[in-house]
Amino acid sequence: MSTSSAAAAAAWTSVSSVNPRRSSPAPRFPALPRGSLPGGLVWSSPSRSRLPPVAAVASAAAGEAASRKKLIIFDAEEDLAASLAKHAAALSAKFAAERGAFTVVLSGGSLVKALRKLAEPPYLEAVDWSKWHVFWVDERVVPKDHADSNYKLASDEFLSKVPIPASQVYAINDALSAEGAAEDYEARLKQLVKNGAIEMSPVTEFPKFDLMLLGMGPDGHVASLFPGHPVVNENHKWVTFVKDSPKPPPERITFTFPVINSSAYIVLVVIGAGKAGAVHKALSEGQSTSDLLPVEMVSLWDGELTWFTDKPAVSILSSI
Ligand SMILES: O=C(O)[C@H](O)[C@@H](O)[C@H](O)[C@H](O)COP(=O)(O)O
Repeated sequence: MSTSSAAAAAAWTSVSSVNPRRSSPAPRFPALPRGSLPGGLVWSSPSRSRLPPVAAVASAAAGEAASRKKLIIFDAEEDLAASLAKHAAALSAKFAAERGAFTVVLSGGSLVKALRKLAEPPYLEAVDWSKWHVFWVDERVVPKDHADSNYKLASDEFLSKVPIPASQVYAINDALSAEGAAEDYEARLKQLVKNGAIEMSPVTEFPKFDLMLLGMGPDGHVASLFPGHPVVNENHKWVTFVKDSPKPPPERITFTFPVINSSAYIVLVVIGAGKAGAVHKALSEGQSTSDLLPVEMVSLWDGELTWFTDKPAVSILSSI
């Protein structure tokens, strides 16, 4: 290790997993300098985290005063799923108490399986599921019972196991074209803003969802916002569509960045070595603003963004 990286490493406090079942050594990131993470992320101890059990935590105030970022690296997917359930349940209780509703936005992909512990004790009984309103940050334009449907995935893996009222699960209208489904979904969101189920951000004047659960593709896409696609720059619509997604199936609807970035809380679940390149780019300093990956455009105005990762996903960071 060079002198400068040794000095930088001293600024990072690695912490052991607080999961009593495990006694694995604390992860070490000896050459990950403090300044290499955007927003000056620094490691913090688990006692400062509201999200135990964790393997390691980094947190920081991001650019805007009220925006916060955290990076959590889990020893195992099992720990990640346990912490995700705890985090979602805590936010559910907070928002149910504060405003009598909890708006949760799902994506597709591996994230959905990571929600499984919410459908188990103690959360199954403890969570007030009647307050949940469930949306999709993106959906494939296929019938709801199609194998590619994000609704079907969430329904099979999670929603069918918890008592959320069916009227509060907002699937897309699968009888419409991609364009029609996006317009229809946006119109339904506007109605739900009017009746108070969804909040509006007073800062951005876009809807402010309580918790958005995102995945990231190996190319750095989030939702159905793919690198280089013009819809990443959409700044007027709430919901838009693509007909040429590089990840099949090609036709999708997706929330736009102004909506994503108005959220109160985002959890970005990024696991596996296949994501390491995009994680490295996203969490490295000195990015030009012209070639940002979509994941790098996730930047909350007034909220908390937490990366839930594992060691393979940060493997390039740890071997710099
Ligand atoms: O409908 C979709 O395709 C998803 O919403 C997409 O944005 C997904 O979240 C990422 O591709 C990550 O998926 P994995 O976690 O399965 O890699």
